[in-house]
Amino acid sequence: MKKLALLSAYDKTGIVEFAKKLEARNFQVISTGGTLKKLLDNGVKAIAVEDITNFQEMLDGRVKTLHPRIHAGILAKRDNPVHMKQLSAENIQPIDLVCVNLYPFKATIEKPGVTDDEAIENIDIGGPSMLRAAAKNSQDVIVLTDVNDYDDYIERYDDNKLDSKYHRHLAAKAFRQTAAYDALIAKYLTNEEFPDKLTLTYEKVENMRYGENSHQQAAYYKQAISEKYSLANAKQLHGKALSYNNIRDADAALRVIAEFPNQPTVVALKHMNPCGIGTANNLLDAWQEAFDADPISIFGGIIVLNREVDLATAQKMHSIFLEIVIAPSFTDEAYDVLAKKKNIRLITLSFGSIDQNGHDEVSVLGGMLVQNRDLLHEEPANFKVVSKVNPTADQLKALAFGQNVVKHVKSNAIVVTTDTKTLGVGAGQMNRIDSTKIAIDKAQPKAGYDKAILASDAFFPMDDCVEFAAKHGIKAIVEPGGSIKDQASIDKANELGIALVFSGKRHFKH
Ligand SMILES: NC(=O)c1ncn([C@@H]2O[C@H](COP(=O)(O)O)[C@@H](O)[C@H]2O)c1NC=O
Repeated sequence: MKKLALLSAYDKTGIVEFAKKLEARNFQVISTGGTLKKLLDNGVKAIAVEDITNFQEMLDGRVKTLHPRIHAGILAKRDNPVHMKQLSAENIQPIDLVCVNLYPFKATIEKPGVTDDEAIENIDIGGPSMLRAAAKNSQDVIVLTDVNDYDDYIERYDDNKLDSKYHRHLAAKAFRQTAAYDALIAKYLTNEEFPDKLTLTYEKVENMRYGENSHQQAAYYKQAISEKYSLANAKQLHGKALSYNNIRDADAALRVIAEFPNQPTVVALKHMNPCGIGTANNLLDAWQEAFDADPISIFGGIIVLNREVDLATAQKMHSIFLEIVIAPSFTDEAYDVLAKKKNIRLITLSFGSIDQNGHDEVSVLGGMLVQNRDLLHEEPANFKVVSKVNPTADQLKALAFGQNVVKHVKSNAIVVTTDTKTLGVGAGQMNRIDSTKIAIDKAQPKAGYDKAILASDAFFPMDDCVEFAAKHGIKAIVEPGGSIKDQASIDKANELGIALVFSGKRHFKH
């Protein structure tokens, strides 16, 4: 007797060829409405699901394969005599292969202007039920849900390589498929921020050569429905594939530059911290500022620019070694100059704002922390002057610039900036005074230090940072405030005659 294969495919790519190959291997194909029509039109001698169920498809296709004669055929354990006796008592034939791909729920909800009705109708019920049934009974049944697996199955069939490992692999793939499908539906229905069961859906972009270090394995995944402003939507024009560390750094740089959409801006970043940020009226000047901020650290850095890269800027960048350059576009001449280096990665990306509804996840041993993003953009209007000396208008602008930079620097974070560029970045020290010393030490020799301000991502636990900064020529400081020793810092600012401003908001980045 012929074996039964049930084919029910929304995406009908390759389905006719596959069905013909099954027929040639002594399968009788059973199929649902649209799939059946396609198969019959193309010469496959398929039979309708209704011929098995003796029950007409109903409710606009909501019920087609949801029938005991189908599910018993899939679920019966072939080595269980009771199951097999029950099947034959009902005259039900076992179904040995289930090939299903689902209604396009994701593509439907991504369509602009999609209605709720359309979305709901694109929730597949019968398909996942068959996939799950076949996957549960994978020791006896082959379950295929990916168009790309058809040929592999046929090859294995011919080579007699349909071992239990392969059956299990397909079963796991089917369960992952239905789990991911359901997760998207649940998110669509409520988009709860912190649901009791966190079911995130990510799709593999690629396996990576290695992870953070060469002895670590890694892969890159993107959100099933990825945020618009994201590296996942970037286009690589030149250079070898991004590494694990490249992706993290590039992502960090994209977050920084999103603070400065209104002016040509260049962010240079190394090891997750900005080493130079410049904003100016044109990209070339912005590049020069970012470069001058730290001409040593920028070597091998990640550069993000928020305007089209022109020839002059490209020539400057070309003169040093850079890992990655990301911009909205490159002029042809700029591209030609930069692409002379084989290894530099050139990437284009449409700039935009960071998704306000997005979340950041970080794994901990045995768990994960989820939070919404620190998208608080600092403005002078948020600040409260707590010293006797008032900051000048330029200093206020610089204090806001500094706060918007320091929030992207690893804590304890201190930056010294003007109102357009960073001069010194003190990142990731275990105490605040060390970060202060590093930032000032880097900034002091630079042009513009006479106008520099200092910004801190969190409050000063004592007055030592204010004292150190003031004694090294800093005239205005911004910090969130909130320490029980705030008054000591205020007194020190007053004693040394500088401006101290509280922003009221901490910007830790661990
Ligand atoms: N309702 C059912 O019993 C049912 N059985 C299979 N489907 C889906 O119907 C689609 C194929 O339909 P058609 O062959 O009519 O084009 C597949 O995506 C399959 O997953 C169903 N549709 C939705 O639930």
